[in-house]
Amino acid sequence: MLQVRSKSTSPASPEEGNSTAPVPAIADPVQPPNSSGLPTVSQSLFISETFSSRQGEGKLTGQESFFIRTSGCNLRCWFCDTPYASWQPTGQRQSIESLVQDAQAVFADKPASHRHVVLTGGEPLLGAAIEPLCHLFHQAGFHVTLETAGTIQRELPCDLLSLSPKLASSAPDAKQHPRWHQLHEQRRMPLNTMRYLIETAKDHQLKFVVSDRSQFDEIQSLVEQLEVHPSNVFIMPQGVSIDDLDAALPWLQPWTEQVGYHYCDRMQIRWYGNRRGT
Ligand SMILES: C[S@@+](CC[C@H](N)C(=O)[O-])C[C@H]1O[C@@H](n2cnc3c(N)ncnc32)[C@H](O)[C@@H]1O
Ligand SMILES: Nc1nc2[nH]cc(C(=O)O)c2c(=O)[nH]1
Ligand code: SF4
Ligand SMILES: [Mg+2]
Repeated sequence: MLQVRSKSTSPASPEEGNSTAPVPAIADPVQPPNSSGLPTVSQSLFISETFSSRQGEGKLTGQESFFIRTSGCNLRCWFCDTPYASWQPTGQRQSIESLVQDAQAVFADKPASHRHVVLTGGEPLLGAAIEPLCHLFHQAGFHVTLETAGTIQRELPCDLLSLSPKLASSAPDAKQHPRWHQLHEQRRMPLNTMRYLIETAKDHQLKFVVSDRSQFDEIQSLVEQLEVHPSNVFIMPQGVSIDDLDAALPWLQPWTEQVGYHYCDRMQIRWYGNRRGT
């Protein structure tokens, strides 16, 4: 049986934090033997925030869910709406067991079919402990949605892979952030990793962040290369305010529907505004 360390405040590993290092599997420190004689393996993640909200994006829009936002990202999109989990990753380490307990407490008086958890970030696939966390949620009967840019291969049970591949124009400015510009380009599109994640998940959706018509061809080419059916493709306007969403609607929605994709209005912004913890 998996033995986990209780809540800890040790700092993030370099891979989860602000480092420019490549992204190897993260070695978890092994604790001294306990009374059973077996070593207790520490399984924790660097967590930015957890909160209850309604899913605002994609095919499960409206679904009451418990959100877990890991901190740290291997990309640095110029538009990232959660810089506190990417550009300046903040938070604390939390054991995977306590994360499951927190989610169970939220749904304590609800039927099993209501237990939805959304794992997001930052990049939730960065820390190795995401794998046992997904297994624990799976064993506890939760529906797991994984919000990811899809650049890191992991073995995990996932009910909905919500894959948001990062287009060429999402890289940070080359003059202001030369190192991150280069890393973003190197890391953003490992097609075989994305194919593997899609194949091993129960269900999937592609979510593209669009700020300009010039991205249309790139999106269609990617959908073909990943062999994803148009009904599983969601187009989101880049933006963090209702004004941004309203401005995109007239030019972006008609194209989306003409090519058979879904338009995704980022409902959490309309419901709650661009606020943390929503
Ligand atoms: C903050 S990301 C975290 C998960 C993962 N790193 C990713 O990018 O998919 C969560 C979702 O928000 C989207 N997103 C981030 N900033 C955005 C913005 N300014 N406008 C629209 N969508 C955005 C991402 O593309 C992704 O679908
Ligand atoms: N309500 C709500 N829905 C979401 N769907 C994906 C989110 C994310 O940040 O990954 C998100 C989020 O931050 N809030
Ligand atoms: S990949 Fe996701 S979390 Fe990372 S910078 Fe881009 S939008 Fe933000
Ligand atoms: Mg969000």
